[in-house]
Amino acid sequence: MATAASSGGVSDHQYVSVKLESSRLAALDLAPHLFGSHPAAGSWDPTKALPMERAAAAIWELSCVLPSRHETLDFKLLLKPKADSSECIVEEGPNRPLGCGSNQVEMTDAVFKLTEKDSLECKVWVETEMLSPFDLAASWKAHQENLQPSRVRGTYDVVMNTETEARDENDFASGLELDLEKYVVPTTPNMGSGVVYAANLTENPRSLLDTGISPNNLIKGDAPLNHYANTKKDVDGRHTPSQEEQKAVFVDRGVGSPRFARPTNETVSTSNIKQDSEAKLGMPAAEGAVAAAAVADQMYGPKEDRKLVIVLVGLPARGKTFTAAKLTRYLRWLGHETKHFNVGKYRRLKHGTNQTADFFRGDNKEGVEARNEVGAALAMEDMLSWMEEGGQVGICDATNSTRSRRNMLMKMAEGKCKIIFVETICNDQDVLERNIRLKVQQSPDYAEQTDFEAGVRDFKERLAYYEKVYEPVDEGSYIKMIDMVSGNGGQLQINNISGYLPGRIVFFLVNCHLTPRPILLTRHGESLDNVRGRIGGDSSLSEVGEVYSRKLASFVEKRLKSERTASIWTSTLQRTILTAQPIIGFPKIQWRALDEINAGVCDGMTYDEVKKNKPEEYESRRKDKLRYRYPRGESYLDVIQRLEPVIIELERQRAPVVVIAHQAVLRSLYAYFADKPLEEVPKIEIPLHTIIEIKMGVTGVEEKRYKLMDAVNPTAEV
Ligand SMILES: Nc1ncnc2c1ncn2[C@@H]1O[C@H](COP(=O)(O)OP(=O)(O)O)[C@@H](O)[C@H]1O
Ligand SMILES: O=P(O)(O)OC[C@H]1O[C@@](CO)(OP(=O)(O)O)[C@@H](O)[C@@H]1O
Repeated sequence: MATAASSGGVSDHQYVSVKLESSRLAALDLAPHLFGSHPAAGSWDPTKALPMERAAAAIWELSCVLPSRHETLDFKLLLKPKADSSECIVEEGPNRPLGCGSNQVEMTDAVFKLTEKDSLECKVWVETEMLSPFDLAASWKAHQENLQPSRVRGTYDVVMNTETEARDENDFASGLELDLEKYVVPTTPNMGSGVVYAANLTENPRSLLDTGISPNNLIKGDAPLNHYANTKKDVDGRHTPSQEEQKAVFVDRGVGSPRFARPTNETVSTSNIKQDSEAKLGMPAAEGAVAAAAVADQMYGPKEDRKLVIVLVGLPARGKTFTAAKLTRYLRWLGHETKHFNVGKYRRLKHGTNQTADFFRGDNKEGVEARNEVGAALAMEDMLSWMEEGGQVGICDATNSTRSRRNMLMKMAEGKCKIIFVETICNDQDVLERNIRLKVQQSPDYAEQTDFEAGVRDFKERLAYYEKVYEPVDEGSYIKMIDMVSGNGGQLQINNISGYLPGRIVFFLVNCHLTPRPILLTRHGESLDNVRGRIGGDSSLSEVGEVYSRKLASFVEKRLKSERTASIWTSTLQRTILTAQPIIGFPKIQWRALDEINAGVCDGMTYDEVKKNKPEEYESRRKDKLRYRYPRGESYLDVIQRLEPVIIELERQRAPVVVIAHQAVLRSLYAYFADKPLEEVPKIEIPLHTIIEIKMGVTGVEEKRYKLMDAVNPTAEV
């Protein structure tokens, strides 16, 4: 926690916060108090002891501000039975002295003798901080805004409870069975427990399909992942999104859009753009800060090229398709219309799936011509015509490993769009061996090869042919990803990169790696506002919600027991902090960006009240929940914008992360991992008391869901 700078001046004050933590106390029906030498603390009279306030399920707090030059003050904690406050149990040990004039946090235990045989140990933090009058004023303002005394000061941004506390007998009911598989429930249809090979989800070659070539070939070629693995990992029923379904919503971010009309003789303002674009052009307005760039572009012309082509470069099995798919998902989630064109898919459609290594020989003239035809002429042409129709970012996924091939692509793009080469280089032989085996397992090229090792040999032969003619990129604008597998020791080399979107792409790629780790997403336990049907707010947990928090702690303990480290992320709202509270042994980090969608003037209302008292708002939201922005609040698009740093950090982390957040926030995060079109985000089901495990690994993203208990969720969806 940031400490206030102390001037030591006469006008400084001393802020004191005493916190006591115990998971047993509530069940014992004892209320903690503080008494001490100062008359304000009862002059050692237990009947005048000051009650501590409950700040969270197992935390009590008392805070006050003292003049800096107070005399040394001694105090002790005591417990009073709620039923009969005349009796009390004073903590064992010496008095606690409270000096003045320093910033410090002290942690000691308090021991209360409940009976001869039973004593209760509680953790106690005493925090003192010197405050200037400005701090005090800011503190008071925050207090008034939040009406949460415990959050004025004294809540750490990062906290950690390290010791396992003896679980209350009553907690037994909230424990979990050892076998977590018992809690597994089915996942959503298009993100199951297996992974679809990324190339299969790329654009269907329209130039080939239009020319009458039978799509049967394609269907046959696009066999499911893992045809060598046993069939329990089948992808039957998994849905391959059509082009229409994959269409992302277009959000202008100042990279320019031909559909973004320049108003004539009008004062340019964000709201003008919003109305103009929405009413006349049928497209969403730019969001937040990004709108500023769009406005500037309208007035002065775009600073950078309107359209971007990312051309992948690299030998086979270097992670080109993987990287292209990941980048496509990220850009679409941010609202950029992006398409992934996989040249392998074109080749398979035009020349079949059974080409041997010979087809890829550098001195096989026919093979080279055939590959140039599908790679450059067809895939690139399809991409350029799509861009003319309004596409923003095209990704050309092929080896593009010779300078002549890249020159051809550059010529085709001249005057139409900007090209950036992304070259993937891997020098780690073990990684390469694994990649080769994965490719033979996944690629439709080997779907009919029944002898796995023969497939590996053929693929290695193909690779050797490519190596002979490979020319690393040293022309144009490029990003070289070198050994970016473990997130440790790899590097990115960039040349001639400028502009908003290329900058974002660099930042995204520099944070990506392949270390397998789970990300656990869950909503907070049922809150009091959930029970009342109120949206937003900052209420604490219902009893059912508290039970979930304990079950979740037990789940996390079991699920992550073999992990060396992990972290727990919450929002800054009580319901997530309280849900995380029983989890022990992992650092907890509060993110403001994880706070629930801001419902602005509707915060605290029920959906029925919004319908009755603000019918126009209700109707506008119903019509377009994705773009609708609550007056003085946020839209889903706003939420996605502010979650971008969270996504980047989740990509960057190498240890597991448990994210305890809210419905709208989790819909937005989940949409990124599950590659859901933005239009679907506000409808995604994120039930209470359910954990969505996202497994990030070498084959992509997989999902598993655990339902720990039932929940009534009156505030679900209207
Ligand atoms: N930057 C990278 N460097 C090395 N291997 C990677 C990288 N990114 C992903 N991979 C791994 O490479 C495997 C094969 O990737 P793929 O994209 O099919 O290769 P390519 O398209 O280059 O033939 C992926 O399953 C993934 O595990
Ligand atoms: O976008 P809708 O469907 O209204 O969902 C968001 C709403 O979900 C709620 C519950 O109704 O979130 P939360 O998970 O924080 O309880 C509201 O606070 C929030 O306004």
